[in-house]
Amino acid sequence: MRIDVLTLFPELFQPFLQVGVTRRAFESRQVDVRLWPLREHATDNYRRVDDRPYGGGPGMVMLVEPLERALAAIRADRADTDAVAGRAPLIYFSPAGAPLTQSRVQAFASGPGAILLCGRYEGVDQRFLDRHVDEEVSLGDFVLSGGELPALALIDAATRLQPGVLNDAASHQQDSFSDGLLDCPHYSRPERLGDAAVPPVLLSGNHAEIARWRRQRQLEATVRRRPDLIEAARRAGRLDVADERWLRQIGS
Ligand SMILES: NC(=O)c1ccc(NC2CCCC2)nc1
Repeated sequence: MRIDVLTLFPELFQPFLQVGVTRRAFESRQVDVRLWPLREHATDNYRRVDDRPYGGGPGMVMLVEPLERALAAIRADRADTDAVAGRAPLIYFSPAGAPLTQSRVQAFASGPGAILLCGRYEGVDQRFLDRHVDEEVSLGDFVLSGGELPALALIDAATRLQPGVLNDAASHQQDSFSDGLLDCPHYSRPERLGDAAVPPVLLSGNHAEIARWRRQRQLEATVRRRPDLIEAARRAGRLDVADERWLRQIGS
């Protein structure tokens, strides 16, 4: 998949693309991330990308014209990819967006990619948003200085789901949210840490018992912290008979 990023701070992305399990996906261009520095599309002598808001008030607003020039360049560069895989949506990150969920990530990860618009200052001129943005996405109900962190989050979450990225395909199945439940606890050496011992079942080598124990811990954690996800998993048909029996036993 190809992801184009429109940003004032491309330098924020390189360090991220060079580390971790996702690095190989970026190096091999299995996930082809292309950075587009907005400043290069500001044509006036001052290379302006922002200006003061009409109506007054603090801060600056990102200007339509440099963004439109940059977007035209990206669309032209994507023409071949989009002809095959379909037109890439333009995604804008803001608190007003739809909360990002694993199911949205899964849909995105199986698609042609996208163009990600990273806002800065007070935001982007509404006329650009009205004309060009296909989807607004939010990481949560909080304010950030820019859309780069949400863009990085979406890139990471989608890249992990690409085939071959995680050496043990099952490991992302273990990720919380990939099966709609919160994650189970994890332990490693040492076996004893004062009075905090590793749950014996994990040392038993009995893989069926271990899988059951982990699933029960996932259900308990989800009932305790996010009971709304239990109902969603039930509706999605993700809870089996053993799950439902355990939920009854713990009184949920
Ligand atoms: N909760 C979020 O996903 C989010 C996204 C962008 C942002 N700030 C950006 C939006 C336009 C200028 C800075 N703050 C928060």
